[in-house]
Amino acid sequence: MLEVSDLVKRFGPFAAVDGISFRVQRGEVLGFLGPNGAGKSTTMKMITGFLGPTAGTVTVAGIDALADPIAAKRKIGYLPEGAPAYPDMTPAGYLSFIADVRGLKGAKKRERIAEIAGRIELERVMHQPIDTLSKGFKRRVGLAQALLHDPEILILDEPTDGLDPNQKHQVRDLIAELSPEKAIIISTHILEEVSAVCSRAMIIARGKVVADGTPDELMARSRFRGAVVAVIEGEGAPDFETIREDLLKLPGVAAVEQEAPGRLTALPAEGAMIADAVSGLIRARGWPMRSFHVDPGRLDEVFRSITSGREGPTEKAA
Ligand SMILES: Nc1ncnc2c1ncn2[C@@H]1O[C@H](COP(=O)(O)OP(=O)(O)OP(=O)(O)O)[C@@H](O)[C@H]1O
Repeated sequence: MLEVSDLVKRFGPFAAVDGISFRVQRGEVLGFLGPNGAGKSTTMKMITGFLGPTAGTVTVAGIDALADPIAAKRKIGYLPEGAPAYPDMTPAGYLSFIADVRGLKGAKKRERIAEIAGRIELERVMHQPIDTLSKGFKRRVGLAQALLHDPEILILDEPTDGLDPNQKHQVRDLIAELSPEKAIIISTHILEEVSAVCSRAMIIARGKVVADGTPDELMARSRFRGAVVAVIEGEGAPDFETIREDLLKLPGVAAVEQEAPGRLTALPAEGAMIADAVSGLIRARGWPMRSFHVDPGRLDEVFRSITSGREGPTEKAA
């Protein structure tokens, strides 16, 4: 549905996007993750034809977007960063203008605007100047214009930025609802959003793709994947050093860390399954255990280690 090949954008000598390639199929929701300034928005602007690339190609539903940008833009709905332009317009006027640009007319135009305004819950602000709307409503007006022509491809730059928790949830539900029929790219700084809505996540750093996989595949790169997190506290609880020494004797336990008083994390050596051995030891010793769970991996830690170049195998701690 969407293919990007060797995309490059230089601003003077600086490469903001430095050879990015990927494909997105119908039904996929691809999350762009990356630190500030990684090149996410610049990539989105090039895909949507708002910025010309220095090199590379963008193919949108079989159309070469650089050779035929107008045909490509018909296939795409784009929510840029920040607020919609035309602050003096009302959402009703703005959506009407966008509908005209998109070639929607008459009853079809009215129906489509009403449908989208209802779906995104814009009705009560339709006649208030955009400039006077809250950040969340401005964002929703932007989302409405991106969806108006029911595009096959959606490019949403931080779609939940500025929304309150209920609105964030609503937009995530909307993305999930739209996803079977569309190819969707969202950029986000909210890592839980990736697990909540993305079928695939790509981490971008310094203009390059540094990781690409399902959220679960990325979490599997975490040093906490398969770790046992247990809270041992109360009468009869030994001190951390005693627990640590005992747990380190178990086969497959690579390290034991204390995240908070009483809360310890036993990390597995690569590929080791340690949950049964750890729970067995805790029971055998009779230590008072308040909680116990196996960690699925932590996306925030993977993100930090990949983007700071500190990723490495779990080592046996001294
Ligand atoms: N028009 C421009 N002229 C010069 N440099 C630019 C221009 N636009 C973007 N940049 C630079 O390119 C880099 C990538 O910016 P971009 O906005 O794509 O990052 P981002 O990953 O979207 O960041 P954020 O998460 O903060 O939105 C940044 O260093 C930015 O300062």
